[in-house]
Amino acid sequence: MKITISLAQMDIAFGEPTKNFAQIEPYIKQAAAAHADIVVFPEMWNTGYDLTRFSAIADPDGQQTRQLLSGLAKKYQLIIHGGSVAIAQNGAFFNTTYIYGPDGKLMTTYQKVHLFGLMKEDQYLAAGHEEDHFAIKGINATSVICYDIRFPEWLRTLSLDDSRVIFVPAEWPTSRIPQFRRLLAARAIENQSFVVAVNRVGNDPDNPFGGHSGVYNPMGDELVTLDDQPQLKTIQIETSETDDARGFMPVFADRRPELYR
Ligand SMILES: O=C(O)CCC(=O)C(=O)O
Repeated sequence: MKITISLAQMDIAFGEPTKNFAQIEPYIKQAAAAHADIVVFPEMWNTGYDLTRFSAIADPDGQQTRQLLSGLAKKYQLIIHGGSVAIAQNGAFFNTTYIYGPDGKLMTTYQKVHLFGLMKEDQYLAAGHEEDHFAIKGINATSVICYDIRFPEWLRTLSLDDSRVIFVPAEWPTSRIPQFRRLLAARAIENQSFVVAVNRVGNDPDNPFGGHSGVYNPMGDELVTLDDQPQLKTIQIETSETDDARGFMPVFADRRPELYR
C-alpha cells in the first residue's frame, strides 16, 4: 500500500498556545494540496517546554486541541497525527497525542510513557501507561513520543500488534541530533518497520532544537531527512517493503521471549 506522509517541521512559540494553535492550519492545507494521507506534527507544540506555567497554559482535557484537530481533519480530508500537546487532566499534566481521521473522529490517543528527566518532565508531567494503535488505509501503525525511542523494549511491544509504521513526534535538542538519527534507524531495522519522526525547530530559553525530521525504511535507510528550518515535506512510502523485510529475515518469528526480561 502506498501511503503519502507530510512532515510538519514547525517552530513553537514558547508558552504561547494561541500563537501555536494559529500556526497549524497552513501546514495542513499544504499537506492536503500535496495529497497527503496523513500529516504529522512535533511534540508538545501547543506550549513547548514552558513547564512551570502549565497550570495556566496546558489545554484543559485537551478540549481546544481536540476540537481544532477534528475540524481540520474533516475540512482537509486527511489524517492528522497531532504530534503531542500538554494537557491538564484529572489534576495532572500529560504529554498527549491525538490522531484524527478524515471523518473528524478520534482514531487513537497516546500519553508519553518515558518521562525525560533531563528536561524536567518527571517534575511536572504524569506518565502514560497505554499502547496506541491505529490504521492508515488498512496498514497498522503505532506512535510514541521523543525520549520513548531510547526504550527498544517499548517500541517492540507496540510493534507486536503487526504495526508497520512507527510515528515519533519529538522536541529533540540540536546537540543530540546524531543520536536521534541513529536511534530512529535502529528502531526501524529491529522492528522491520517504517519510522516517521517529526522534530521541532527553533529555540526555547534552554535549548536549540535541531529538526532533522525524517522517514526511515525497514532497512534503516533515511528516505528523507530535513534540515533545521521550518518546513513541510511530503513523501510516499510503500508499506509492502515491511513484508519483504519480514519475509527475507523472520525476526519476529525468531524471537525468544521466554528468555527476555
Ligand atoms: O533522549 C533525548 O536525548 C532527547 C529526548 C527529549 O528531548 C524528549 O523526550 O523531549
